[in-house]
Amino acid sequence: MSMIAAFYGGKSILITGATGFLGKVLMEKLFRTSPDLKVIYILVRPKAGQTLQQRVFQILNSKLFEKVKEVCPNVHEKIRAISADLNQSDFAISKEDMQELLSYTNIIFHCAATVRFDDHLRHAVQLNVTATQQLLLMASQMPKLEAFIHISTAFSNCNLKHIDEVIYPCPVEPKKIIDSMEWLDDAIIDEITPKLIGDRPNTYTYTKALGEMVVQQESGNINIAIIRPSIVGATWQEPFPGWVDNLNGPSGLIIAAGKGFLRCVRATPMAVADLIPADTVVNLTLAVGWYTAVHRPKSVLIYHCTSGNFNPCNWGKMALQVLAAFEKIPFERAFRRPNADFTTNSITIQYWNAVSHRAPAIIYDFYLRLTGRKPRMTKLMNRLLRTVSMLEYFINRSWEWSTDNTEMLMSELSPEDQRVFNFDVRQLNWLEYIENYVLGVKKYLLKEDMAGIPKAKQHLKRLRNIHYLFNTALFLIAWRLLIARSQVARNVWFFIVSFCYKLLSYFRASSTLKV
Ligand SMILES: CCCCCCCCCCCCCCCCCCCCCCCC(=O)SCCNC(=O)CCNC(=O)[C@H](O)C(C)(C)COP(=O)(O)OP(=O)(O)OC[C@H]1O[C@@H](n2cnc3c(N)ncnc32)[C@H](O)[C@@H]1OP(=O)(O)O
Ligand SMILES: NC(=O)C1=CN([C@@H]2O[C@H](COP(=O)(O)OP(=O)(O)OC[C@H]3O[C@@H](n4cnc5c(N)ncnc54)[C@H](OP(=O)(O)O)[C@@H]3O)[C@@H](O)[C@H]2O)C=CC1
Repeated sequence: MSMIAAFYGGKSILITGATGFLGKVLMEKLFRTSPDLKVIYILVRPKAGQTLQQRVFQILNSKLFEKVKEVCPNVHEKIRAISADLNQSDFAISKEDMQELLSYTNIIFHCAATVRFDDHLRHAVQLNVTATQQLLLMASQMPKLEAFIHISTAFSNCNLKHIDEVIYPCPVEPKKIIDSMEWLDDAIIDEITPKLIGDRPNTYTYTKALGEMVVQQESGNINIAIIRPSIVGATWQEPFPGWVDNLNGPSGLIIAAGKGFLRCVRATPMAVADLIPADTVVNLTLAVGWYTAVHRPKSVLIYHCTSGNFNPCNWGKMALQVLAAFEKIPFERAFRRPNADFTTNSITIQYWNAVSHRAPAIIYDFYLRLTGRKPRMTKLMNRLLRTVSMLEYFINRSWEWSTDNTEMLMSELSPEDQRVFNFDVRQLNWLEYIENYVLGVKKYLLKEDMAGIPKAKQHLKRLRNIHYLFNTALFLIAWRLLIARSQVARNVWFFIVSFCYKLLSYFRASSTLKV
């Protein structure tokens, strides 16, 4: 019997960010392994014209929750969606709901965050820092609370090369930042943002670091732990391989590469691709929840959830594996054939961006205009290149994360818990994982049918032929122009033609002799 699964039985659990990528996988695992849990409270905001109930209904009816419905048929009765906006004071939770949360919550998993790299500092602070502070204040008023698990990121200290499982202070106190965001206007915030974030690449990593500081400062008597996952990717094993539902991290780039839009990036092939599957993060999170509540460590423990030091894979190798997967599982209606050139040279990347990205987009838009359609490819390409430029920081560097706490926890688990809540990425086979990832992107993000694979393969063959034809035509035109202008080129041309002619005559003569 799994001790961790038993621990969550009968518990009232509060999850923020339950509608997000990680939150959904967390909720799914909890229901599947501890169907006798009492209730999961989720803080949800109405969004995109959907009510709370519609959002919950959509989640429960997704493929991700198919297994849960078998083990826990009354799952819809065990989810209690609470209307909340983490940007508002008291999260805009009604008095009755707040009273219920304060009275019954046993465990909190705080996943909500803005993960946009370019978010305005005011908004990023509001969600990643102030909301964390408010949630801790709520937590301090919960008499039955046993553990508070905060999800941060392994990149909160990406300005360092070696990162220990400790909280590194930022120069300006989070409280001062929170206060200043209340009265500074947007223009001034824009001006001071680069100075505040310092050598971090974006507001996301900076505010996640501030969030950790707040957790440490406001922990009081609460049993708190922090999880720092690296780049969260599709699921590895559970509830099934390859599940993914948003474009963050590598998923968007896999689409862009598979559809042939993105063929070259500024990336360091030898840099470690620290991907971690979503189900691995969730398994560690649940194990940490159990450990923190049962063992009540004296200080806030931090757990790195990374793959680099257990089972490293670099970007170069990963790109090859992604390309190999595209051969087997091509995406439909690709714009060009998938390719992956990595370069670290600024001039080379500018050249490739012009030749491989912008020029085909302009040509395609020209074709759309000619056929009376609205051009769109250049705009799409510009947005894609902007997105890629935001991710470049992370594909050109390697980090070392120490994992003492994570390893300690692994050794504390019973063999059964190590199996049910497996977070040992040494067992991960990257080739298999990447293939399932690409399959998952095709099925769950692009919603493409597997029956269309032969047609997609044929389309790629056609693109290859067009590519050869285009290159040959381009070569002949260039050569014809050169011959017209240069005597040397003319001589080379006559030499090649007469050489070919002689070769042909030789073969013809030798075949006549044999007969
Ligand atoms: C040569 C080819 C190379 C490929 C070879 C094959 C693949 C090889 C393997 C994988 C390649 C390398 C992958 C590297 C990935 C590295 C990621 C590193 C991230 C680590 C960060 C730390 C982890 C965390 O803690 S946070 C979680 C991660 N957060 C994010 O990923 C958020 C990033 N996104 C943003 O911040 C925004 O989306 C932004 C700023 C990039 C763009 O914002 P914008 O306002 O312009 O609009 P959006 O509406 O958000 O999107 C615009 C447009 O882009 C599409 N899109 C969004 N995200 C991605 C993405 N990650 N990749 C590609 N495309 C993306 C989106 O759908 C929109 O498209 P439209 O068609 O215009 O609607
Ligand atoms: N994905 C990754 O690669 C990594 C993620 N992490 C961390 O993991 C956690 C989860 O990330 P992930 O699931 O990928 O992110 P998502 O963007 O998928 O999910 C974010 C969640 O936060 C919720 N949220 C955002 N703003 C508000 C608000 N104002 N009020 C209520 N809820 C809100 C979203 O709700 P809604 O659906 O309404 O938008 C959503 O449920 C984050 O803390 C992130 O920093 C760490 C490392 C890597």
